[in-house]
Amino acid sequence: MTEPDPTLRPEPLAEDRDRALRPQMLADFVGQAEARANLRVFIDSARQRAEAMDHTLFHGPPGLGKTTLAQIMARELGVGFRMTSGPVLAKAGDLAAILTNLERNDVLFIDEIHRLNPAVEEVLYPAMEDFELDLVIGEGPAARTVRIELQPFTLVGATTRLGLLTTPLRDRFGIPTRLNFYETAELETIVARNALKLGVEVQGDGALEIARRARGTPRIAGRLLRRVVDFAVVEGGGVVTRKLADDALTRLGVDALGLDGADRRYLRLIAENYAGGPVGIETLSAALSESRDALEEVVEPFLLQQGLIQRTPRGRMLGQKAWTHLGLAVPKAPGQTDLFDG
Ligand SMILES: Nc1ncnc2c1ncn2[C@@H]1O[C@H](COP(=O)(O)OP(=O)(O)OP(=O)(O)O)[C@@H](O)[C@H]1O
Ligand SMILES: [Mg+2]
Repeated sequence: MTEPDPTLRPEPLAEDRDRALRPQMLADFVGQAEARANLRVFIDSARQRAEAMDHTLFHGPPGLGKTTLAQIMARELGVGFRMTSGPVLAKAGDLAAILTNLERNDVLFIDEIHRLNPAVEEVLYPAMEDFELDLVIGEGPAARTVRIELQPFTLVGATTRLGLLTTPLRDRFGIPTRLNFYETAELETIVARNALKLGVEVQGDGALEIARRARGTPRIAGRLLRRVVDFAVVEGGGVVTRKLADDALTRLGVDALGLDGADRRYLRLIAENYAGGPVGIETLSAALSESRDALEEVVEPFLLQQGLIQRTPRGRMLGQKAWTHLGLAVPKAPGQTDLFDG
């Protein structure tokens, strides 16, 4: 099986080319209207009271703007920004070192917060609640606990897997915020702005064509735009038109719904090998040689949102739209007979 083209996946790339396209202030951030309106109020209130903003949790599929919003919060609040991630914080002491170095009202961003080690998470509870740190000094009978006062700070957590967060941690976030897939019109605006930043000309419905095929995800919109620009430069006189975008995306294996080869393999497997399901996630993971996490975090959310698949207690099932999209006949429900069948 060939590896999926990383351009088409929503995970960040190692070299993080996303950075150049990141909106800097809340006013530049397109979409997520509800989250944006609420954040505006909470940020302004914290600023006016000169207090740390309440702890905020962003959750939702990859590439929708969690890291971007965390950075925007710090910038809008006019405070420092420290960034780390769940898997990086191996020991309680790692987190303690970061916490004791925070300045008043700083934003501490913990990415992949569902992957915190339990011992580290324990340290976080009193820190979040009372801005205090309980440190154990020494070992054995000589060990004692020292309480250290911390500066007030805002913890911003991000996760693609809300369900994996422990309840005590979840409960300590005053502002839980879900990010949703973007509307095509919002992505069109994002593509048009990114084209300006990249200094390329887009004509007619060029931006719309890219937006439509970006799986509701700004990160993918940014990647597709870069690839389309490559084709425009070499074959289109540097101008992105709808036709050029369509041709380029088709050549990249991105279909009319924005699905790539990996998505179509997933759907076709359920259709052809399991008669449309239900089929368990572990079975799919083994058959596709993709990790269960990757399927659940990256592949499935958009397919679910589009109604291409359904999650049932007995496993995944194809939605009607998927059969049509694959160009296959929708099978009859078991027991259902067609009166007009000979
Ligand atoms: N609302 C938006 N407007 C414009 N660009 C956006 C928006 N949201 C995200 N982007 C762009 O999409 C890319 C990915 O965003 P970001 O890194 O914030 O996603 P994420 O939710 O943190 O993803 P992950 O779960 O993989 O960490 C960035 O290049 C960012 O500039
Ligand atoms: Mg991120």
